[in-house]
Amino acid sequence: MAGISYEDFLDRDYEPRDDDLVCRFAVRPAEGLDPEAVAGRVASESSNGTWARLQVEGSITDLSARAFEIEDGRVSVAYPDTLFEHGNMAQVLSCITGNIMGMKAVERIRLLDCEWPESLASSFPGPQYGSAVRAEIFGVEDRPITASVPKPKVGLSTAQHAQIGYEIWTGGVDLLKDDENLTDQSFNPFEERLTESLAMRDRAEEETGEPKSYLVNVTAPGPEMLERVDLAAEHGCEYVMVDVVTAGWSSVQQVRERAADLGLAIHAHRAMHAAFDRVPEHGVSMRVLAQVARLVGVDQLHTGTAGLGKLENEDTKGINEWLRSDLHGLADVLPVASGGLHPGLVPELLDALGTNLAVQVGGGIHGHPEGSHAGAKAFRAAVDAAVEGRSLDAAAEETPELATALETWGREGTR
Ligand SMILES: O=C(COP(=O)(O)O)[C@H](O)[C@H](O)COP(=O)(O)O
Ligand SMILES: [Mg+2]
Repeated sequence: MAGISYEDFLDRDYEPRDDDLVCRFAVRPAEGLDPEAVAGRVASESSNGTWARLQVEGSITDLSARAFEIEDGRVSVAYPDTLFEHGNMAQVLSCITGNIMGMKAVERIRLLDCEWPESLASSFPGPQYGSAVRAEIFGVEDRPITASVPKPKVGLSTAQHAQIGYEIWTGGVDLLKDDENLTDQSFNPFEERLTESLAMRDRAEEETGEPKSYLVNVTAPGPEMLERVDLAAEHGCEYVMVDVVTAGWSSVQQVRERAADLGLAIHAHRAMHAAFDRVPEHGVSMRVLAQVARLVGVDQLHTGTAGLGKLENEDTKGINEWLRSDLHGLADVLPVASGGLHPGLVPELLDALGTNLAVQVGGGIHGHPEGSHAGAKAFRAAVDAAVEGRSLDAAAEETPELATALETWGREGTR
């Protein structure tokens, strides 16, 4: 029998192995506890320890995590590969973002960042297309793809929704997108919305000669969600949209598997992420959520507006750079800037985030005084001008709808 307690999870001299998952935490110990003791408890509870000293036959330390750097409220923990079930994101997160988030020994704890080893990362599929959706679906290389979500976000009838699609597509927008809380409600049922929107998409494609696409929100309990994915493919979608946080990562993994068979891209809306990442000292950073989303294989993901829009954002630029960085050969993810954007913000947005991006505008199109079609024209003119390095004022002279949008909202950020 050997005793094992949290001191056994602390090893300042430990050097992580190539296949360890290294997690960086910000930790504020509860009153009266010293940082070393708390670091050991974090490593213990998130791997194979508990509050009591365990009496175990033989050695179980092969599965133990080790806290190896403890400095200025930061703790680094290395997790051995054998702790994890490869390819099972729920299991991985139950370790590294599980009970430790609620331990009394910590007043606050936030998972800031992870370094994913090849062994674990390559047990996940990663994105099927990633930013290649721009070229593959829209034949676009040199500008952001553009999207719009009808507003009000729920309540429009199916016919109204499809009509708005027609107006924004013919106004120059690439993608019509469902909102996060529109799924299969009585006022706008899923299958009718799908068929009517796609009929309008075909019409808009014919009239404009440009590829257009529709992001239908398939979020639902598991089997129903897969049926909706199948329906989207049958009816000729290029994409599906999933509310990845509220649906849960195992569901996203199921969708990814099915989407691969059907050749569908996945658009990830992140509704509820702020419950984990908004309070800066606690929870799970958006950076880590973005890492998880990339591993399980979404192709595009909302990452914010670099602070220009209506919602709080954590380090949009840094997260977008991570989404494009090398990850053991997995494809990248196309970031989606969205939330309180309007045409006047587009140049600053693209300056901050570049053009390998999707830009989504809801209220900043549908709130245009002349309606959605005019709003879409204004938005597209702003994007084209910013990409070509022309001023919005010059573009507004050619596109009066843009002049009206600038008069309406100016160039100020929203809240
Ligand atoms: O409906 C919208 C934006 O609408 P609008 O363009 O009218 O503001 C999206 O749900 C938010 O972008 C989500 O936030 P985030 O993108 O930060 O996840
Ligand atoms: Mg929304």
